[in-house]
Amino acid sequence: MTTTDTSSVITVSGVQRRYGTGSSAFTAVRGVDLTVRRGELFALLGTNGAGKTSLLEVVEGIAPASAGTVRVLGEDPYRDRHLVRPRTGIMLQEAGFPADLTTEETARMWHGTLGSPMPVAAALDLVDLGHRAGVQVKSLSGGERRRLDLALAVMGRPEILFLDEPTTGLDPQSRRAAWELVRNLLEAGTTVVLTTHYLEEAEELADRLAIMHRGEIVRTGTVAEIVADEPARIRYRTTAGDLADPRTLHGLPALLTAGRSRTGLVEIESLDLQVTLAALLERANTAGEALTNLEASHASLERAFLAVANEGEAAAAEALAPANA
Ligand SMILES: Nc1ncnc2c1ncn2[C@@H]1O[C@H](COP(=O)(O)OP(=O)(O)OP(=O)(O)O)[C@@H](O)[C@H]1O
Repeated sequence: MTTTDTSSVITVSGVQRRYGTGSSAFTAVRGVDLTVRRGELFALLGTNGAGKTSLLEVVEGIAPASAGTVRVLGEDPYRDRHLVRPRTGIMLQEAGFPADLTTEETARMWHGTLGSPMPVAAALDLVDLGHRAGVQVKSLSGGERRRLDLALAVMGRPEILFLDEPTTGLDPQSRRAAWELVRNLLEAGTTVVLTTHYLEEAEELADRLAIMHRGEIVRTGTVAEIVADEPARIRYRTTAGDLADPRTLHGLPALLTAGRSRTGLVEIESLDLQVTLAALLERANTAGEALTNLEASHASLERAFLAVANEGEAAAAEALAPANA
């Protein structure tokens, strides 16, 4: 072990990943720093093409970094793959099993490559595939194949488990069963690194997370920390009176923005939901105005995520503006 911080099992510093060379070169990961602590679930979120898989492959030791350093359990996961790989479990987006083998044969073949694996039947039972043991992999449904991937990733009792979009294609019940399995692994001390497009999944499971956009990490922290930077929202309709006109709302305390859609839905962004909502309701009561379809919500991870994507679009539009002018 070369690491001095025993609570960190993964450290990533200044990592870049470039594809191609010369004029066709493309930098998919642009100087990422992150730390994953022992026993936590760290989720990596991001827009399509943000660079999550490109970064994860470097951390998993499947590909070298073009620049920067990665340490997993104190070792370089690419150069010292033989040391790191037996201590990790990896569930890729595409596993690529031999299609003619049965579920059990596939699991047995994988079992033979591992140091101290759990029994094959136990691994298949963990993902509720015991009853599909004799079925050829090519006959499994997409969701069943994902579950087989998961069984193989956990079979070696890894210290660190990498899950790249593990629940894509799973029905809601299987997704919840996969979450339960992940929670049990966390309780047993496993560290988990997860990429997902399901924000609910990250909200359910993640101790900390990072949001990537165009090769960079643009937000990082707990769900509460990331969401704290986003405003709360109040929406309502009203037929008459000054509360239908956003210009009259600007005196409300902690108000950030107010607007009205074409269909008459008034939307307010607030820095303090309780304070703004109390003042709004007081004004409505005093004026005898009814607010219908009233909705008030704190910021969600989804809104923080969309804000990241929108910031990216705004920056891209700005970059294009002089050329279009
Ligand atoms: N082998 C490759 N050669 C060239 N470009 C690549 C290669 N693999 C990925 N890319 C590009 O790198 C960028 C990041 O891709 P990556 O698959 O890491 O993103 P992602 O965040 O995992 O995306 P998604 O959420 O859509 O799975 C994309 O623009 C992609 O087109």
